[in-house]
Amino acid sequence: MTDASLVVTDLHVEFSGFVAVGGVSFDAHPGEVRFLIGPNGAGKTTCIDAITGLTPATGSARLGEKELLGRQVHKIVRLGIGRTFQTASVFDELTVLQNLDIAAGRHRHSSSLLRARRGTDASIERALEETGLAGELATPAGILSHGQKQWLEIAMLLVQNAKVLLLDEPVAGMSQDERTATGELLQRIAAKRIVLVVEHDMDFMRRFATRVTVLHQGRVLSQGTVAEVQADPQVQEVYLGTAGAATTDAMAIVPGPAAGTPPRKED
Ligand SMILES: Nc1ncnc2c1ncn2[C@@H]1O[C@H](COP(=O)(O)OP(=O)(O)OP(=O)(O)O)[C@@H](O)[C@H]1O
Repeated sequence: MTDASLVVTDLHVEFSGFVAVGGVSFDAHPGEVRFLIGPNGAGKTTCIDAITGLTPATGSARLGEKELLGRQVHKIVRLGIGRTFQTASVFDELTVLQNLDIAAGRHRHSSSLLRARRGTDASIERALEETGLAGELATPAGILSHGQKQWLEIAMLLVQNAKVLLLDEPVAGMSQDERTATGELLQRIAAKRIVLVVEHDMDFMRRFATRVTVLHQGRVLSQGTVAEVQADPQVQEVYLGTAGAATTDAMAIVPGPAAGTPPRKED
């Protein structure tokens, strides 16, 4: 739960002289589902890595009054910044409840699962309800569907009371129904938190984004509503390789690594 905004200003990341992120600025507010999109290698994940302290960066990334850059990873987590990775990082051999217990900093022996419901924290109850996993309490995470695993990761962030959820390709590999359920979940979560989604799935972006920032070669190419960025000739050029030939359906095509390269079809 937060009233504060995430404000990223002039973010800069270099790897041995290679500028992966070269002066990126954007903001994200509670109440919106914010998207960061762009071709492969555009710098999206690096931005999230910088905000979460995994990669050194210059510039500024503030949550409200608090500067995040320069802090250690665990201190950034403690300020309420949570993230997911492209591959779900849940404990497959543990149940949904045990995974959530770990997120909440508790240890529950498997024998106590019989009285699991009685011993469940209010925060875990809420996260289970919110993510639709309430019926899967005793299910080993390893046999959840791909979508359910992603929802479990999101539930773990909710249990930790994350104020900011940075989600790296949350719907990759999901069925259409799971994508829709995930989009609706993100809209619910975003009512009181900051949700920033890195995505390649343009259909998903179009359906659920409130505002979008398009990155290209480490810089902001365009920002605005879905309609605004889709109408931007620069975005069309990057996504199709030919400015002017694009239609508003241009972004149904997953971008290639650079303008001029053949577009890659959506998975
Ligand atoms: N640790 C690293 N060392 C060197 N170069 C890196 C490192 N991490 C990322 N890069 C480079 O920085 C650029 C941006 O990478 P990044 O992963 O942020 O892009 P992305 O937009 O998330 O791409 P994708 O959609 O393919 O995940 C790429 O050229 C990548 O090769």
